[in-house]
Amino acid sequence: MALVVVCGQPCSGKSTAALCLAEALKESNVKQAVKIINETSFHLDRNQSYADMPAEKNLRGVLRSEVDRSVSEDNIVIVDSLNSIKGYRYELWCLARGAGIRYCVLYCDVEETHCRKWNDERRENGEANYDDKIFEDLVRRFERPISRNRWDSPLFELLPHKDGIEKSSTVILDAVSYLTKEVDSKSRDVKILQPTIATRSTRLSEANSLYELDKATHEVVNAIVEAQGQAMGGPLNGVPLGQDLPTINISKSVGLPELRRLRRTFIKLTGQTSLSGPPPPCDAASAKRMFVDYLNRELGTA
Ligand SMILES: Nc1ncnc2c1ncn2[C@@H]1O[C@H](COP(=O)(O)OP(=O)(O)OP(=O)(O)O)[C@@H](O)[C@H]1O
Repeated sequence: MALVVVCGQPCSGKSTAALCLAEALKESNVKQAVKIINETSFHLDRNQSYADMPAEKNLRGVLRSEVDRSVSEDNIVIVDSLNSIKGYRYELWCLARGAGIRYCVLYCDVEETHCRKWNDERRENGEANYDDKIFEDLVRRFERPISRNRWDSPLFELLPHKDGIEKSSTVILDAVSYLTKEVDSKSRDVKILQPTIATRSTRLSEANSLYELDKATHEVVNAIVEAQGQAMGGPLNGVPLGQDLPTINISKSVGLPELRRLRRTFIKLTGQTSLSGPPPPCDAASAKRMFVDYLNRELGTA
């Protein structure tokens, strides 16, 4: 019925906010079950989960799979994690769209100095905290949500340092209202991410879009294979794909089977609504841009 992505800097009050929202939803007598998905659901230690890129990617993959399994008409899923990378939030948005449910982002907007202080206090209180090096790295790489992005919208912003986190706060109550409101097709104030299948022409454009996606991702894979051949197995730094497109940055040599697997996953994530919903707005350039961002994230150093 809904997917809520909680995001924010490390130690910014995300879990507290997720719990507050869950409680407020239950108190609103929502019919659906509320489920929180986070690292602790999988008994994952935060320092191990963010120790290096492979561990972090693994964590994101575990959480994404659990979201994929959990989203349905019958529940409200809250993903309580850093969710700090915009491309990853886009992937979660795609899962919500694939399931045909509503979606929103709950952002804990806290200055990093306060997060650092709260993290230090955890240590002083003998609680598990982020190691300093990991904390600073996560702070540096945080990509703040922007409400004009589809995958960051609607955006509910909490200011935990200024206002605290209360289940009766306006922001939490606004989120509850958005998540539980009956859909009014006229006012369109609640967005359900799956319009009905309408016309033949829509289906035709879906097919075109899938074709573009397939072709564009294929071209990117070919460009990587060619560049890797020239780099003799070394890392790829700044391989250009064309004007206004991001460059390819891959830290190690990757075989064709792995590239094909990533391509399939990407197409599934972006194109999975093709049979039941609208196509992603994919011209060739945006398909390439999204795929390169995805690959740089999965295979790169950043
Ligand atoms: N408004 C606040 N004022 C003071 N301390 C706070 C506030 N909100 C949260 N904290 C403290 O910050 C710490 C982190 O809270 P919480 O676990 O909710 O954050 P988090 O963002 O989920 O952390 P993590 O990144 O580890 O998942 C807790 O120790 C809590 O006491």
